[in-house]
Amino acid sequence: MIKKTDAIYAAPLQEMIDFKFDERVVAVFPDMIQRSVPGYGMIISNIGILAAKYAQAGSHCYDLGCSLGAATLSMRQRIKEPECDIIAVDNSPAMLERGRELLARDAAAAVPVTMICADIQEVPIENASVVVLNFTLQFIPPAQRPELIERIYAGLRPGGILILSEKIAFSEPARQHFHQELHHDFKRANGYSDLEISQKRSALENVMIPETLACHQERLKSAGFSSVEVWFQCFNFASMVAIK
Ligand SMILES: Nc1ncnc2c1ncn2[C@@H]1O[C@H](C[S@+](CC[C@H]([NH3+])C(=O)[O-])CC(=O)[O-])[C@@H](O)[C@H]1O
Ligand SMILES: O=C(O)C(=O)Cc1ccccc1
Repeated sequence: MIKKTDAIYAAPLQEMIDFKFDERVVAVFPDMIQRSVPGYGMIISNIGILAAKYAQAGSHCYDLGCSLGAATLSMRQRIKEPECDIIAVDNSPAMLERGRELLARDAAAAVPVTMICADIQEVPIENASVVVLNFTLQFIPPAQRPELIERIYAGLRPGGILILSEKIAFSEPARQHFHQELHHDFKRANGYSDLEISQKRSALENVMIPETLACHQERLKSAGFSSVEVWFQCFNFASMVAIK
């Protein structure tokens, strides 16, 4: 398959429709996420490194909101513990269908993967050593986030980790402006026009709700996680590791 460039928001739109992970997004997703999220490739590689360190023998590793399975493939390549498997979940049928093709194409590894088309809020989390929420929590309505984080905590073994990557917000307007402008400069440098940037921003407004780092850290701590470490940040994108 030819690599398709994201031009979804390139032409002026008559009406703004909320952003959706449909066939059009799936077809350009690797290009879209790479050009939109600073450090995405580095985050994916390091999810494999973290999973290799924290995966426990005989446990499950979860990739919640797996999209095309980039984090799953990275973990599958690195995990060396015996009797581990990966459960990858996404509720977009189009994403999962393409994700399954990519998974089948990837060289077979010792770690089995099950891809499930389901809402991550309804999937049981049990006997887990590694749980990944790589830019997924931001799409869950804020009021429902504490329950999901608490369920993940309950399903983790002691010493297990949650890797949480998110677009973040800043409570001080000047800092919000600073990081948002730099993110837009990053997108412009990757070939997006001002129109594409602003149309996508409007489409995401009701769907993707970033919170501050402090808000994430407090929620993780109140769920019971013993430590929360920010291991990556570039502009308004960050990734944390929370250890049970
Ligand atoms: N309630 C839900 N249940 C299941 N899936 C959901 C839900 N809500 C959203 N999704 C799914 O979460 C994914 C978010 S993308 C993750 C990138 C990936 N992790 C990556 O490492 O490449 C992030 C982004 O595009 O900014 C989409 O595939 C949605 O269908
Ligand atoms: O594109 C953006 O502005 C983002 O904030 C990141 C993103 C990347 C891919 C899908 C949805 C949001």
